[in-house]
Amino acid sequence: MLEVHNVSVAYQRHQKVLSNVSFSLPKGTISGIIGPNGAGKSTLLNAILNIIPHTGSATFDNVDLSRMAKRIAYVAQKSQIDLQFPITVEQTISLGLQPRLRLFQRLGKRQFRPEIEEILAKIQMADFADRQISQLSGGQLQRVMIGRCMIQQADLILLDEPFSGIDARSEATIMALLQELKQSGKTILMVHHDLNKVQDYFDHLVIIKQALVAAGSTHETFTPENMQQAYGLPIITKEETPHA
Ligand SMILES: Nc1ncnc2c1ncn2[C@@H]1O[C@H](COP(=O)(O)OP(=O)(O)OP(=O)(O)O)[C@@H](O)[C@H]1O
Repeated sequence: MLEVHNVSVAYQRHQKVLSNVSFSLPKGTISGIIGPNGAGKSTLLNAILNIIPHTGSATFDNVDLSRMAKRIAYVAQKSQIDLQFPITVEQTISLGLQPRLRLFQRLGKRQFRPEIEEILAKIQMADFADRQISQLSGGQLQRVMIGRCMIQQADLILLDEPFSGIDARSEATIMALLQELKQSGKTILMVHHDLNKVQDYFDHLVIIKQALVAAGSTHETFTPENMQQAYGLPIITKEETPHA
């Protein structure tokens, strides 16, 4: 279980952008963090990852996340990825091997060749192995980032808006890859924007607006009341949509 306890963040003193957020998510699920622009979704992910100053803590199976970095994979927002850095698709995927290698063990490429090829095929990038990541479409880049998570064999995978700026077909391909990771027991948590897909994609939701609005199963939390509280708009959920 992923447990987040009382996480608060203030980028400037006395100005909390996130207040006392606590929730827990079961293992082997796909969960979404949703909330309006500026609600603190990316901030929450970054606090869980321990990459920004915060108070509170996060544990996975009762182990503090700061003590299990090798078992966590993170896919940043596209805008945070340095696309000018000269690195190929295959080299990017190989980066995911680093946490699996023992200290001082050289990255024995040949040893991992079959695994890398299997992942390249799975993410439909076998023909692009030598291409620079700066020359990929948004959807291809996200598939490569998920390939890196796959080879890392991380137990917890955190993604910040993986579908931003990509088309519906690429989104479906990526979602299928994430579903496959879930089937193999991985726990996935992502920041997500598109409310239309929430009920299709997520087992659980964390709804935030500077503080927690609700957390729990999508069925229980994706309610008009919670959406009204978070977004200030009456959002109609699928169950309410009148049938033609
Ligand atoms: N590095 C930073 N320094 C100061 N303030 C920041 C910083 N990063 C984010 N903020 C502020 O914190 C608040 C939450 O930002 P955050 O990016 O976490 O929201 P979000 O829910 O992910 O938004 P969006 O949906 O627009 O991506 C915003 O008011 C933002 O301006």
